[in-house]
Amino acid sequence: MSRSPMIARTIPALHRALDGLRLRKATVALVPTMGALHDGHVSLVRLAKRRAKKVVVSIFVNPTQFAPTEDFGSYPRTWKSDVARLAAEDVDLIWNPDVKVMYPDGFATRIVPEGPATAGLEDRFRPHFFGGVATVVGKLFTQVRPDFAMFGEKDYQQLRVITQMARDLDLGVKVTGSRTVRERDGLAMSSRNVYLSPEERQMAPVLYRAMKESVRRLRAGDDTEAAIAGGAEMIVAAGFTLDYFEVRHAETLAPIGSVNDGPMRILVAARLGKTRLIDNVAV
Ligand SMILES: Nc1ncnc2c1ncn2[C@@H]1O[C@H](COP(=O)(O)OP(=O)(O)OP(=O)(O)O)[C@@H](O)[C@H]1O
Ligand SMILES: CC(C)(CO)[C@@H](O)C(=O)[O-]
Ligand code: BAL
Repeated sequence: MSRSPMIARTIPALHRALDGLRLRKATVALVPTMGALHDGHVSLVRLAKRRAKKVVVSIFVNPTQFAPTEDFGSYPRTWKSDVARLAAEDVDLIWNPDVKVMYPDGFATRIVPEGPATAGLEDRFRPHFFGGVATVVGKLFTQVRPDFAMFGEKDYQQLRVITQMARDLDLGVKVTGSRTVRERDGLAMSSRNVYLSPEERQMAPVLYRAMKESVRRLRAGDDTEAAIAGGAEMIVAAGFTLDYFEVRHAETLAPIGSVNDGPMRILVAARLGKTRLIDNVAV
């Protein structure tokens, strides 16, 4: 039987709730989210439940990772159904600070990730993004002090950047990636998919199809540049504006020329109307 999760909205309430959860040294897993929960988030919660005794989900739409021109104001907020989904999954605690709790007046610190994992890809189109993500995830880790934290491979570069940050700053948390959950037609689930019109929704799975086609050609021994250019062309031909379609080393995210140089990952970001979608696959 599921029961309602505890909900904390202030730091003292969070610490009181965590003290209760940690009785008898129970392990804790954190699933950071911005809410508008879908089956991708639920898969992270289920993984967290397998790894740790207690599961905390944070719901916080983080203003510092949005540029002023981006969708912070219109980002979907579905609090009631989020709580119902987390209750059905038997989550122990929801951490739901508001902006003033996370960034009190006078807040003046930023964690800025560097190195090859941050270079290019998302950083080229959203230069504010990883600083905002690292700052809030660093705070979430020190607020909750989890043993484990679960992140989706859908945001693959984010996963690499956070893994690096947790290691560099000795945050004592095991960062764990989880595979991308997709709709039946291959579209990666994302809270922003609700922005797509019915026509755009029909076109959106081309991102996945194009990456799979490039993977097929790379595996067949085609030239890397040609295989990647072929995938990119499919996306442009479908009417998207392409931000990037690139192959990188799957662990370091450094540029990589051939399947013989290490594990590869194809990563894509593209815009359709007012919606920006990202996705990636292993080669
Ligand atoms: N389809 C998915 N499969 C697995 N994990 C996912 C999926 N979509 C999101 N996640 C993960 O859920 C966590 C919270 O992500 P977030 O709340 O931003 O949702 P989102 O769907 O990625 O939203 P957005 O559309 O804003 O990118 C992140 O670790 C993210 O990678
Ligand atoms: C990790 C995260 C919760 C930080 O705000 C966000 O970037 C997300 O939902 O992927
Ligand atoms: N899912 C990553 C959060 C963002 O794009 O803002």
